[in-house]
Amino acid sequence: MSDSRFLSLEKLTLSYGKNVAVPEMDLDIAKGELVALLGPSGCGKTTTMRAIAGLMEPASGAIVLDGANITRVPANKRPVGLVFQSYALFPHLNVYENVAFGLKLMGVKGKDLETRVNDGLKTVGLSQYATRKPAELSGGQQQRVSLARSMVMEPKVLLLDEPLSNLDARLRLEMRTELQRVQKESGVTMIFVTHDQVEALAMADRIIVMLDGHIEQIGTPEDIYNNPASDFVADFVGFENVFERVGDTIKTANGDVAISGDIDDATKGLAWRPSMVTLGEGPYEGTVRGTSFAGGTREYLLDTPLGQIKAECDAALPAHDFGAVLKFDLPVAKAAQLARTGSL
Ligand SMILES: Nc1ncnc2c1ncn2[C@@H]1O[C@H](COP(=O)(O)OP(=O)(O)OP(=O)(O)O)[C@@H](O)[C@H]1O
Repeated sequence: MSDSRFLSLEKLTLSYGKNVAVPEMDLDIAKGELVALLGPSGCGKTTTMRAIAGLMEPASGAIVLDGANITRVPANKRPVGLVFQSYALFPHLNVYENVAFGLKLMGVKGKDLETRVNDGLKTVGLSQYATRKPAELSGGQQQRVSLARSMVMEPKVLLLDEPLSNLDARLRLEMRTELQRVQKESGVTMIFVTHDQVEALAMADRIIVMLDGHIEQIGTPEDIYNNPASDFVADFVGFENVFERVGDTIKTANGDVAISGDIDDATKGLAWRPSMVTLGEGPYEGTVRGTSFAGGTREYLLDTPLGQIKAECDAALPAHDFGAVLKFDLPVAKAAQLARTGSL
């Protein structure tokens, strides 16, 4: 076992009866990584997490953790923690007792128990709330109790299923930073599930983008954001103008359109974020069919000979009216060059 293969899924196939949700997944996760499993509803994120936690028996393949094959090890014997989106705290127990619960079951008691629970509460910044009941805490605080409860068990891997989805927008931002801090300070390997690309990009060391039970792309947030491998990933991370490329043309809703520029032979698609579209000059024309103000920028939806194009410009510039005809360009030099298409 090397540190880069701390947790390995080897040809892991996960099925519900005859339906294969995840076919032959291969994945290596390094020790101490904070990894996001990102993808749309139904792509297999939760199924993968449940298999790692031992809540679901794989149809075939193996799960290896820290050198040990845990594929058939029951959930309660795995050194794997699980934090759910619903915090699943015991309402009648106070914060201290909730965090102590699992440790007590394991037979930890006395001074050792006290030290571990107090350390756990300190880690998540809740020492002063030890005697409160869950109902007397905010959602973010309850989530932190849930995190502490898992952390004190000293899991080798901690799995978090949509950990922030029950929190309001402000708390979600706060908990992002908090989770990152706890993870970096503790060094625990963590995998969290999210369908929110912004959350994955903001928090993770590495993102695993899933689609239909398979891995579309693995990379750092920068990789995924700047160099999406496929049309699906590009679309998912905000490239709103995505085209298949054939030779010197792109395929558009209204037929093939010639493009020129430095394009890799292997490139199967080209994609532009709205901010990459040149607005006000260029060889194409589009009619404004929608505008939306987004603080620093204004986005335009244009009806064009290439189909609908989304372009963005500085909101300080004079706004264009509905129906106005604007020149624009899709500069090839700015485009993301996609290695695969056909998944959209
Ligand atoms: N208990 C089940 N029985 C049968 N099929 C299931 C079951 N749970 C999930 N599936 C199917 O397995 C596939 C993967 O589901 P999964 O819940 O892992 O997706 P997900 O990415 O976690 O989605 P979400 O973001 O909506 O939670 C889906 O096609 C789903 O319909």
